[in-house]
Amino acid sequence: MSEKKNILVTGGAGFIGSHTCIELLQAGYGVVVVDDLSNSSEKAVDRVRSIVADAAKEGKAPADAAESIVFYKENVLDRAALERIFDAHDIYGVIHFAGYKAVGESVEKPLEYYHNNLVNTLVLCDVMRERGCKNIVFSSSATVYGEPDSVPLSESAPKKPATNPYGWTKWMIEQILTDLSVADPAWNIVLLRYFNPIGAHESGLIGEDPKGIPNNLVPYVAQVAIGKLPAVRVFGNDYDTPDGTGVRDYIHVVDLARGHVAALNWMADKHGVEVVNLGTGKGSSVLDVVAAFSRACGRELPVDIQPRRAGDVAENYADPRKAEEVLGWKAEYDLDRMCADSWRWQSMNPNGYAE
Ligand SMILES: NC(=O)c1ccc[n+]([C@@H]2O[C@H](COP(=O)([O-])OP(=O)(O)OC[C@H]3O[C@@H](n4cnc5c(N)ncnc54)[C@H](O)[C@@H]3O)[C@@H](O)[C@H]2O)c1
Ligand SMILES: O=c1ccn([C@@H]2O[C@H](COP(=O)(O)OP(=O)(O)O[C@H]3O[C@H](CO)[C@H](O)[C@H](O)[C@H]3O)[C@@H](O)[C@H]2O)c(=O)[nH]1
Repeated sequence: MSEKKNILVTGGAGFIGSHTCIELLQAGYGVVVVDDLSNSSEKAVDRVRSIVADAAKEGKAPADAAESIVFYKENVLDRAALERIFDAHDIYGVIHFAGYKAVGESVEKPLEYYHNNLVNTLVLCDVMRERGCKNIVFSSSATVYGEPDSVPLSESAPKKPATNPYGWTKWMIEQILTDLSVADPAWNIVLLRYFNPIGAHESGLIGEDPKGIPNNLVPYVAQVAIGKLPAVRVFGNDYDTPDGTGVRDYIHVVDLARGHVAALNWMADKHGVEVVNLGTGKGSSVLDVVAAFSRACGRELPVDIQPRRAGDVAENYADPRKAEEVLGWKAEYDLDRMCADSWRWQSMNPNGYAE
């Protein structure tokens, strides 16, 4: 893998990370995954290898793609481990997914969230600086926009105070990386603000594997569809939206993954810091999602209308034009395709990566 550009993917065994590894390998990058498996399984990396091996047989990936990914079970907080990895590989750039991501849990465990998400970013950037690697793509979130004054949300919309420690970590890391680029313009930084990633790889081999009862809508709906949960809890049907339920910009995880490849490609001849939304620009309600998933799994899924969930906004969707203008990237898949792929993953792996 020496002549390839190698990308260090922190959190590469996770939901978005594993899908991004596939797109990187198919695009001809070498991939070095660092993940402590605190919220994932090494099986995801094994399956990435087999997916790209199949893609290579079909001429859709370089012949050596499956051999171009290495995995380290390490914590990004462990500076010595990162240094060993930088010693072993010539790293062109980093995609930094590693972090804790559960909004509710972050309220219960603020110290753990601030420590893991902030300190791991500081350690990572310091090692990158030491080794002269100054290309980084960071997983931020539309959560930094808070309660929107208007939709669609463009990158120029103001950042609002976060409502939970998880959101603050995204807010603060964006600021830290922006400060870094001011101090040293040699850094190339893309802050990707994801809207709501769902779906799974079309092979059905990798997908989202939440521990316990899912917090997010689509994993919850998927477990209703597979019969593990009785009905979809709909958090509020009295919002000021077309059907009264919350509206979000759901984006296929494969589209999202391709956005990361586009961000890395951008770095080849540009410098500085860019903030870019990754969304489709289309809002869908909770009931739209339930209807699309019902079509995907072939039965009407029951719903249970409940009170609003604290902290939720009525409506949130992206203005995705900057991604197209700056990165040349645009989402392709619609909600039906997202739900069909989520359902394939869920039905082929009822217990996720567990046996
Ligand atoms: N999924 C979403 O809805 C969403 C939305 C916006 C932003 N994000 C961000 O995108 C990134 C990836 O999200 P995801 O949905 O794939 O989550 P995920 O939990 O599936 O992936 C994160 C991965 O990081 C690993 N990890 C955590 N802390 C680590 C550490 N200190 N060292 C090494 N590995 C560590 C976990 O084991 C996991 O595999 C996260 O930063 C998340 O906050 C996700
Ligand atoms: O069981 C559920 C779960 C969710 N919802 C509703 O479904 C919509 C989507 O909720 P999710 O929990 O799936 O996603 P959020 O939009 O709340 O949050 C996600 O997107 C945010 C950015 O907008 C942050 O990045 C956050 O980390 C990430 O989980 C909301 O209207 C919510 O009220 C339900 O009705 N029932």
